[in-house]
Amino acid sequence: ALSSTVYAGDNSNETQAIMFLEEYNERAQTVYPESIEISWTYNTDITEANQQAMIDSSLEVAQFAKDMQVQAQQFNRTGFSYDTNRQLEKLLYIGDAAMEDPDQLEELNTLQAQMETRYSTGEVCLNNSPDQCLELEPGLTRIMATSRNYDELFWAWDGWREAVGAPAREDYRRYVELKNIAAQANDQPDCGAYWRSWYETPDLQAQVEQLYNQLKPLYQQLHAYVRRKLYNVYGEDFINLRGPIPAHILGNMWAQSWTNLLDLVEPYPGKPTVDITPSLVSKGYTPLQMFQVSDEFFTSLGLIEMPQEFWDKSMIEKPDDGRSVVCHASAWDFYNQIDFRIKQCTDITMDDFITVHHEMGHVEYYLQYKEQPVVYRDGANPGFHEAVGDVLALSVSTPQHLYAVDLLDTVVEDDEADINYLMSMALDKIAFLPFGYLMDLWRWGVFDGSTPSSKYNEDWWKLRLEYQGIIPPMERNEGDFDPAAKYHIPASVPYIRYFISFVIQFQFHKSLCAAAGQEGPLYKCDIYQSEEAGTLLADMLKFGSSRPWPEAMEAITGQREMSAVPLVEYFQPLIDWLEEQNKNEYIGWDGAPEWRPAAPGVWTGAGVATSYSFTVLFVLLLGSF
Ligand SMILES: CC(=O)N[C@@H](CC(=O)O)C(=O)NC[C@H](CC1(C(=O)N[C@@H](Cc2ccc(O)cc2)C(=O)O)CCCC1)C(=O)O
Ligand SMILES: [Zn+2]
Repeated sequence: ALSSTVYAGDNSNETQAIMFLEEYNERAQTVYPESIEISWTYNTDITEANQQAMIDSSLEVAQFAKDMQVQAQQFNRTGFSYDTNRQLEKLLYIGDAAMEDPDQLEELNTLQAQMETRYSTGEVCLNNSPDQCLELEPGLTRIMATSRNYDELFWAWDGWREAVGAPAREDYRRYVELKNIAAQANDQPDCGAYWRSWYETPDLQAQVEQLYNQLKPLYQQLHAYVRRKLYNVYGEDFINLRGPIPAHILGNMWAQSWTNLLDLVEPYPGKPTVDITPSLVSKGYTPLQMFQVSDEFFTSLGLIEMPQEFWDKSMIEKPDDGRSVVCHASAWDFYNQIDFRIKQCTDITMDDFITVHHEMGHVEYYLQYKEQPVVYRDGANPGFHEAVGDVLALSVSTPQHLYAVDLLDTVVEDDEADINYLMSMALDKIAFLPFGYLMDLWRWGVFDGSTPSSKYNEDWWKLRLEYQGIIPPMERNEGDFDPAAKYHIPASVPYIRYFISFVIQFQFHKSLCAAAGQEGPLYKCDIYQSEEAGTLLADMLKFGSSRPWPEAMEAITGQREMSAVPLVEYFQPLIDWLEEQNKNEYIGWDGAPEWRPAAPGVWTGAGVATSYSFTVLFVLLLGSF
């Protein structure tokens, strides 16, 4: 472990340091690919054996990282060049691998694998009949997206939390202890501090809080408008027009994206839809075609195409051979400059079409920085990695673009259609902001001890109320553990990167649109086929993590800070429209602090099952007279 001061050996010979770094770079490109392949096998075929193989392999990689850390520590870096210094520094801080006690590391890896397996194999069964069970994808996701039945939605929402939330509580408590031990071995006070250290930004928490406060008014306007529309559907027993919205009726298992409510909230109904799901289905799109259309957008900018190995080895559909897989989409860099893959249980929906671009954005970043030393094959900061695909998706999503690539049959360009489009984008991008912010607010509190395990669920719902203005449909308690119902908690994937991405992607979009010579309003910009935009983006992606992220930000936008201004500029027409629509609405959700939604009814399954049981009952009653 590192001593409390920055450990420095006495070898000031930079030539030796450079030779050591070159040796590391060679060996890492054998050690990591082998281990990642084993992790890929577990993710695409969840079995006890594959899970154990992954745990064993991560222990071997940890030993390699620790050996390299010891060698890096021998150097006195003070006189070295910026680059040698930065590369050595990347080898000193090695995450869980820094743990002193190998048994604790094995315990931690086992806990993380078990929590991920529980989540990925979780299912909810109807009337406890084992042949009527739904997994998260696609079954429960489709219900959350399409049902307008308050009780059915509660059945899915509560069932999922019962299946994968509460059971994870004890594992999670121990995981937190071990993650903090690992953080301390990296010279950090707790795991949240270690995760934040990746941004090399001392006031990161203050910066994200300031960004959130600048964007809160936009969210409150959207919240008030959507609440009114949901009131018209579910009525006063379940919606209070001055209070929070029940968490399970927003079209998404975590209320983090409200795009599936578009049919309920569309400002000007009757305009051609901007949702291409129907046309993807009617045109018989396959997952492969969705991936090919996305790849074509990237190459139209002059970016690097997906290599043959990508098409040969990716998993783009949920297997139908009975294998259990981790369906949560992901992109993979095998750190051998050859293998890059996506694993996605692709559904034929617009949501998944956008996700394809998101994942392919990760792979494009991998491809652009694959010539960098392994220690630099990372995003300028994690938020940059999350933003790449989403930036391109901002162009792809425009009705004009979707019409141009024959994914929309008709497009109408007038003010009302524009407001409809901005609403559909706001239901994704603005609705997400408080969730993207609170996920790690909760975790930072858990890691620094301000949220003890006795208050895990209480503090979670306090943040969900304060930032998202949502309330659980039924009273929750510490017998529940609702945070674990969201993938990134049991899978130990940090989340502030997404909040940051949702802000900076609009900064990038604005700069790429300018480079593409697009003049009109930001929300209409489509950088398709602009090599100028592609070059501006690619030149930044090539940096990897070789320079601090403000330099990468400057390379694209000409300035060094994160800023919410381009996001607000993009949505300005909708903000004006919402303020007009909401002029008699109560803005915010603190107007009825005692109010609670009425209890949901018991859901016994599809409509047929319900009427069937009533019919039987009715006949029996008749017979008894
Ligand atoms: C080996 C490995 O782990 N690789 C990393 C990539 C890397 O680090 O190199 C990786 O693939 N992570 C998976 C994760 C998947 C998704 C996700 O989890 N998204 C968030 C938030 C969000 C929501 C809407 C949106 O438009 C954008 C983001 C959520 O769904 O809550 C699921 C769908 C989209 C992205 C991802 O791609 O970020
Ligand atoms: Zn991502």
